[in-house]
Amino acid sequence: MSKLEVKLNNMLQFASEQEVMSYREKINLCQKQIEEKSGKGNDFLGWVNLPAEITEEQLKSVEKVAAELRGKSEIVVVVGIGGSYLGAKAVIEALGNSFSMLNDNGTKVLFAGNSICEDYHAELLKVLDKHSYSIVVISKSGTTTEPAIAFRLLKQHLESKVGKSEAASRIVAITDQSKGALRKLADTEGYRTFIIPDDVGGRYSVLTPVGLLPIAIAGFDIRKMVEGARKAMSDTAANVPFEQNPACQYAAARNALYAKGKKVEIMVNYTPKLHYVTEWWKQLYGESEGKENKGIFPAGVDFTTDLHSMGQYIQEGERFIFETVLSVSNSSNKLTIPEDPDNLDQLNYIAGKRLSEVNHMAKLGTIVAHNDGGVPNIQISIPELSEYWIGYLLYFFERACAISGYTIDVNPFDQPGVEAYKKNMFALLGKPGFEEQGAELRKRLGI
Ligand SMILES: O=P(O)(O)OC[C@H]1O[C@](O)(CO)[C@@H](O)[C@@H]1O
Repeated sequence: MSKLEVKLNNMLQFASEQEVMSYREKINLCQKQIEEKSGKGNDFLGWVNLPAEITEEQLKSVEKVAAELRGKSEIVVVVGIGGSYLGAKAVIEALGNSFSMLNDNGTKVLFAGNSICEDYHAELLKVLDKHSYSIVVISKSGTTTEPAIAFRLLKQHLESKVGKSEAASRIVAITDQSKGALRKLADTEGYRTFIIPDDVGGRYSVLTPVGLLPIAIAGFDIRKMVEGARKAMSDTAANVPFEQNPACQYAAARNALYAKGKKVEIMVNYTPKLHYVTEWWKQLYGESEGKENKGIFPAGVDFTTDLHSMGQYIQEGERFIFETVLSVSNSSNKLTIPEDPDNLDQLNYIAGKRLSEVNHMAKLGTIVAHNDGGVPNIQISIPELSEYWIGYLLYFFERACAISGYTIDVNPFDQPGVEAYKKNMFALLGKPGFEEQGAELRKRLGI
């Protein structure tokens, strides 16, 4: 069927249909708050109508810059962390060939500034010594330490390689319209810029240039992605009844399970291509809901790979988990299992079957096994891995996340808790103004 489906039949033995339905009134109210911009964090609802509001002019300018960078770069390094990284990474991994790194044609998109790992960045600079490259630096605040460090390294490397003026033409900054260190730097250096709207938070920004530019550079059709997101926008809008609204159904189901003590949601995929969609989803739901000592903990596994590592725990460990199985109905390629005359591996009983069929049976078998082990399963499926369906899926998750956050009465659009580690890191590194905290922390750490 050509639609995103949310199936609840393998969770209803843990939270009944009535229990899911009991969220209808509350969720309808949450939907109204999103639509009318009357709930908590209502100044961060720019993502809601974003798919419909993206203009032809905006798409064209993203495509133009993408084509230009592709034209002159073997590599484009995308610098960013969290919401300024994960959306693009998720889409590029989901849609790309698994072995594109070995393919000689086309510009490669590499990421930096999503860690402070010395080896990673040193190794990257060595690679960049040998290749032509450009940089897309993304930071909404413009002050995040990890991308700022990476960008300082890359800027110096590129300037010493091609000269300051050519470097400036190879650097694109995506940041706030007027505030922050990156905006100041971009204006001073004359970089081309794209704007992250004030009312769109990092984790909801994949359909702004934050996601669209790197995705276009990687060679994917951002128009189809936006088209998919537009359809998701109308399918999940407040005027679509609760029973037919996939975002409402998902939000209600996970909250019904949460109320039953299922405090950890494990996002399950059956293709490694979706690994980073899970990482993107983890940030979206973790930063949106995890506050005021509330919220489902979002975790992720890649099956069947992790059935051989995490499968034991999921089957028989503490019963505070539920799974959301995200699957893709149709593979893009066809591969059947060959017949073997010796049959020493005893696989001839599945000879002639497609790998996707075996994977599907692994999925169904696992759902039932985990149900028997006390783990509820929500199922979400999309027809195929394409720009359209990824755009649809990402918007669907955003909408369901906002609904879900409002359902537990938190502000799904802020992330005050992230500051705590940053302050301690600054204090330990001796940032001016943090001297007192630094001394206290060193005492607590015994250093
Ligand atoms: O785009 P920025 O401002 O660099 O922020 C990156 C990420 O850091 C956070 O602000 C958390 O520190 C995330 O919410 C955000 O996605």
